[in-house]
Amino acid sequence: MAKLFEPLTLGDLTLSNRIVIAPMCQYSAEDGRMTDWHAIHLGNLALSGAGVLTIEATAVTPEGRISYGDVGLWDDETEQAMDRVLQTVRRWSDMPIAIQLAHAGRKASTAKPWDGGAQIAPGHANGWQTVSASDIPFQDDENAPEALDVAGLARIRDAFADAARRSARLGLDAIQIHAAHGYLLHQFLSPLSNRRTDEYGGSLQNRMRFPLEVFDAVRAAFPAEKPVTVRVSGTDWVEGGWDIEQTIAFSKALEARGVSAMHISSGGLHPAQAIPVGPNYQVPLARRVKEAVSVPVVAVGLITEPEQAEAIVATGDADMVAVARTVLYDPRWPWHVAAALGEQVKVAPQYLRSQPHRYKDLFTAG
Ligand SMILES: Cc1cc2nc3c(=O)[nH]c(=O)nc-3n(C[C@H](O)[C@H](O)[C@H](O)COP(=O)(O)O)c2cc1C
Repeated sequence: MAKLFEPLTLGDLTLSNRIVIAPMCQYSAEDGRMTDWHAIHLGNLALSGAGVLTIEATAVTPEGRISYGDVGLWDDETEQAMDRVLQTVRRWSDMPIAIQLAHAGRKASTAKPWDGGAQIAPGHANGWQTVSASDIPFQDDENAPEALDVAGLARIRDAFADAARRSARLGLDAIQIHAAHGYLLHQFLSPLSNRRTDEYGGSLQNRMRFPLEVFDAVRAAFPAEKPVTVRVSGTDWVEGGWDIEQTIAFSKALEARGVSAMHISSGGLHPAQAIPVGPNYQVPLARRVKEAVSVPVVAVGLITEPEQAEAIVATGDADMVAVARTVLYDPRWPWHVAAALGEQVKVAPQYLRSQPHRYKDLFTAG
């Protein structure tokens, strides 16, 4: 049996295979509320045969959105909008659904990517004042974020916990905390963006403090049997920045606090990053974390081929693989992987007749 298709259990959640659909912002919400686009998009991916589907970066406060089109989960309206989408998707698919809870910090208040993605300064339409660990902008010419004071930290920590409670009420199967890609929690972790002189800056211990507090708050607010995972950048790819050794220390601290799995991505914190992009470019980072912790580890980044995905889990580089562009381009990618590896995927009965003759036992009915 292919290792990729061995079930994996996290808390009370069992994934039927180790293919994870990574979170992907759609920039198609209205005032934080999911729209019909999300029902189409998530519904499509929920028919893919993957082990779990992760909802895009979901802001815990309005100013924590990357753009004004981001999904949020900060009040009853945003919760109800997500509930409507989830009801539609769940009526036709029982794929487990996780949510990524996020705050963009200094990388908030931008145009949508297809409108150029530039920062929108406060005072302009769809723009607002950003916040961060320190008052250092991402790009030199951008409006600087306000450094959060202790009351601001408490407000955001509580917002993460509140969103976790709403996620539980929505019946979501898992939470992933977004501490990667240069967003707020990563801004606390990296010495390039965190120049604080209080107990939240300076030493590694201090830089990890706020992200760990957020983890504890989310963990306490979400049912104990349901997984809470963390996505982290394994390195900034910048000299003097966050690196794999610090990532390992952070992963160990999270493991001691009960994290269910670590998801290892990279970059996003600094414009000077030099990323050696290519197949498996982040897999060695995942392997380093896997060697250091005993919780499951997810690898991600340009994983596009069935044998490549199988090799990552079979050789012990990681326990799961996550895909984003791969599955946007080919939403039946897990079917094709199963076919290539001689395995099976669960399929909606409406699609059973699509099975090609050469793959006699590809499908199990959903
Ligand atoms: C359209 C799009 C939206 C994304 N949105 C998010 C997001 O909301 N949260 C996140 O952590 N990563 C996000 N990412 C990054 C992906 O989750 C993934 O880590 C990255 O694309 C590398 O995997 P891939 O090579 O399979 O695309 C996004 C990527 C794409 C292409």
